[in-house]
Amino acid sequence: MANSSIRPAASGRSKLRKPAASSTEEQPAGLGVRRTAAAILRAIVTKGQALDDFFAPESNPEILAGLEPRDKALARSIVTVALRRLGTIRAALTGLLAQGLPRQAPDLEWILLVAGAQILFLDVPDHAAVDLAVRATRLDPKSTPFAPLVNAVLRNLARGREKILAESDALAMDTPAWLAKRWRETYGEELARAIALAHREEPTLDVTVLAEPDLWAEKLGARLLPTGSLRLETHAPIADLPGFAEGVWFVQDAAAALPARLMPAGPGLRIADFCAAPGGKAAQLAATGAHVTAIDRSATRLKRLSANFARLHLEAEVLAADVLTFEAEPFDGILLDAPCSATGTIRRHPDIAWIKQPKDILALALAQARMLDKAATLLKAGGTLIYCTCSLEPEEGEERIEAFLQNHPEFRRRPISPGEVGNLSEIINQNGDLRILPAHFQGTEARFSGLDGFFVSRLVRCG
Ligand SMILES: C[S@@+](CC[C@H](N)C(=O)[O-])C[C@H]1O[C@@H](n2cnc3c(N)ncnc32)[C@H](O)[C@@H]1O
Repeated sequence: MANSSIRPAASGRSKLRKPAASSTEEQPAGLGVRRTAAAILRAIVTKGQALDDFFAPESNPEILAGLEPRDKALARSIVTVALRRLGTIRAALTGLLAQGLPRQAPDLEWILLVAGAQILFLDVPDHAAVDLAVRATRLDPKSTPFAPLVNAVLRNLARGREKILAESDALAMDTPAWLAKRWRETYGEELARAIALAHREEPTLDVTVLAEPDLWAEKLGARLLPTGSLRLETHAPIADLPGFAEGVWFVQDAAAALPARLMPAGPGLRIADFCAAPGGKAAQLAATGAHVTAIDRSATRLKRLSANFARLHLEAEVLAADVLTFEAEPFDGILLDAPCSATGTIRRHPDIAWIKQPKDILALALAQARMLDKAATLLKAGGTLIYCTCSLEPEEGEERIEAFLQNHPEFRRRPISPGEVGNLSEIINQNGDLRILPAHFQGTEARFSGLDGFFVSRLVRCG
């Protein structure tokens, strides 16, 4: 395939419209959703648009307008699995396209990838996936002449399925080369492979309950994890689950729930959450009875925080501000969940692998360093600073804290002990920081295993 043309660009967001229906041909059931999936996949991979722009509960993109919830869910499944296994599908198609992709038909690649995702990874009959791809090809004037080619290639893909799956390599094929190289260098071959394998699994739903986790584990049919989060497997809409409307729990990966638990917080203490929206960690802090100041520079994301707090019956002082220029009386504790490359969340957001670029990491690391320096000025003596990022990259984790401690002799690390994190000693590094990898917390069932990747360090201001 013409791989070189498929690079994410940092361009602005274009409004994606619904693919036009043909005036001469009635669209059969399922064709519209495949064409929509192809357009979304293309926008993510070539324009760097986020999966959440299309499928987050609060998103309402024009391209999905009018689709039944069932079709939206199918579009999401197709796009998600296509992103998760992009390299495998591309390699298989490349092997079947003797002449490569016809350059004069740029939409063809996305039609083929969408069909390939269904044939190789989804429970869609092969004949339906092939037929709908051929019809989608005929609806695009530039692709029309290639309808017989699409038919032949996809039939061969279905025939070769077992061999393709057996030869698929998560690290070499389904991970962008620059990330695979980084993870090999940072974690070694074995762990890098385990991380890439973990990215293949659709993660379960993790929730944080504000009280009575045992009771709610039973009510939700969930597992109570050693770290205190609940893990459940469900495809039901979140808002329909018991306890959601009452504000008993909120969605939060089990790893993301750890940083706030490491903060000494409670009534009478003033805690700032420096990058607070949409508010998961701030909610945990507020639930301790501490006075929480939730700061974020995104007013839109803060609206989600306020809505979450209202549902959870929690209170916080909410401020739309840039933390780099924010001033206040020193706090007893600051939690800095800094903006980062989010490479630790690829299990939940497989688009991240394809839309982030190496240069993003350097820029983010600089911003993180500035935010850490600012936090140092707003903490009382004896106060605690929790720094975390959902990144697997040492520049955004270990290296930031090493540099910070060198520049700030008034700070010392307060190492995290296994007992504070459900005795998961595998997630604590030799310095007493958390280095959580998606391959950690493996159980006997892959679908109930894994955590989002996080780095967490706990520092105390001594003077
Ligand atoms: C990783 S998210 C925070 C997630 C949040 N802590 C939670 O648990 O729900 C990072 C946040 O940092 C915010 N942010 C980025 N730069 C900022 C700045 N200079 N000042 C304040 N907020 C900032 C972003 O708007 C984003 O909401």
